[in-house]
Amino acid sequence: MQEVRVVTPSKVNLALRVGSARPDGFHPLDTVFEALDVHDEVIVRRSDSLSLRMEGEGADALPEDSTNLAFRAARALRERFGAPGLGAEMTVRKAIPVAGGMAGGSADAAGALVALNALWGLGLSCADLMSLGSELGSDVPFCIMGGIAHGTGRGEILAPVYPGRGHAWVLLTNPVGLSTPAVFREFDRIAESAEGAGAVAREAAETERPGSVAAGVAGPGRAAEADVAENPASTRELREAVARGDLQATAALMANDLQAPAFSLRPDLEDVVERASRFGATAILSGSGPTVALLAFDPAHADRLGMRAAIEFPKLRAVRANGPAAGACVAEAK
Ligand SMILES: C[C@@](CO)(OP(=O)(O)O)[C@H](O)COP(=O)(O)OP(=O)(O)OC[C@H]1O[C@@H](n2ccc(N)nc2=O)[C@H](O)[C@@H]1O
Ligand SMILES: Nc1ncnc2c1ncn2[C@@H]1O[C@H](COP(=O)(O)OP(=O)(O)O)[C@@H](O)[C@H]1O
Repeated sequence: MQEVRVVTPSKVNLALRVGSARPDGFHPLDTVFEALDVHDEVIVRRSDSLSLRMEGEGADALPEDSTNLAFRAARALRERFGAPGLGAEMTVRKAIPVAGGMAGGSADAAGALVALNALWGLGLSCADLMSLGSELGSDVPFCIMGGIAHGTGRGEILAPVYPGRGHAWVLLTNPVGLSTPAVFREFDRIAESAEGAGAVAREAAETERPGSVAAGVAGPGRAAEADVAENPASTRELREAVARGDLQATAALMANDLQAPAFSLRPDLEDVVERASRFGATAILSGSGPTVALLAFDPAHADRLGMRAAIEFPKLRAVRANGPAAGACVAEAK
């Protein structure tokens, strides 16, 4: 085989529930991923050494050296399962927005693993590739798996959810990206200050000091509300709605615990979600943002949402997408 082309999907999180940081700094998740047909392509050709070229949407801003996730994936695959002399000329054609909360880098790493497994004739299973992928990034295994999946752990432990029906999205992509680690750090900061407020409120309630600031925070249920959940909230009901193909219930159960920290860093995103909700859209931040995803109930609804969004948000791009899409897979081999 001389050349392999792989198509690799982006994702949204239908729900993203986050617990408190683990000792390793990662956050336990209960999430429902959905793969979308806004995809990158990874093309690999036989060569004596490893090289990478980035093309397409946002490629100028991305490195072509060993810091690129696709390059790191190639090296990891060669070190773990290949021979030292194996090489490839890799090209990544980007369509997934960079730093958009749509797993662009993870998709490229997934695409590189699948493409090089074929080019180098390694014969690895999807499970092998997903396990190696989880060392590169929490979203990489899902980009290999595709479809809709329940993600736990830091997002790398996956169980498929078999959807009752497919559907469309309108994605509002943003010209200014948002850093995933920065959003998780803001999540921690908000959680810590809520925890602090809860502790002060409890102390004040115990010592009965009416009129203090803390007493103002306390009240029925308030202190408990301020406590930060160690474990993420469950997405069970949402998964059941997805499996039934009940889009109305799915829309009602969508939730993203990274929305508040993302809005805190980027108030413009809260404005987008609020305004979209006002014109009747079910709007949710995709992962850590800044892309905002509008769920469509049928193709005509997607058309209406797209037209309305184009008028309402002239600075954003409204991109039509369909889900669930397949995971990273070989589209062409020669
Ligand atoms: C938030 C999510 C939701 O699907 O997606 P994006 O918005 O980035 O697309 C993912 O959890 C992102 O996954 P991914 O982008 O692969 O993250 P990783 O490379 O594993 O981690 C990047 C950084 O994000 C934070 N991180 C990531 C995952 C997790 N469960 N807890 C974390 O705290 C850590 O600070 C980590 O250093
Ligand atoms: N192949 C790649 N494609 C996109 N981003 C990459 C890639 N390799 C490394 N990165 C880095 O990963 C960061 C996160 O980008 P991306 O994965 O697109 O977003 P997100 O984590 O929000 O889904 C970028 O800022 C970029 O510097």
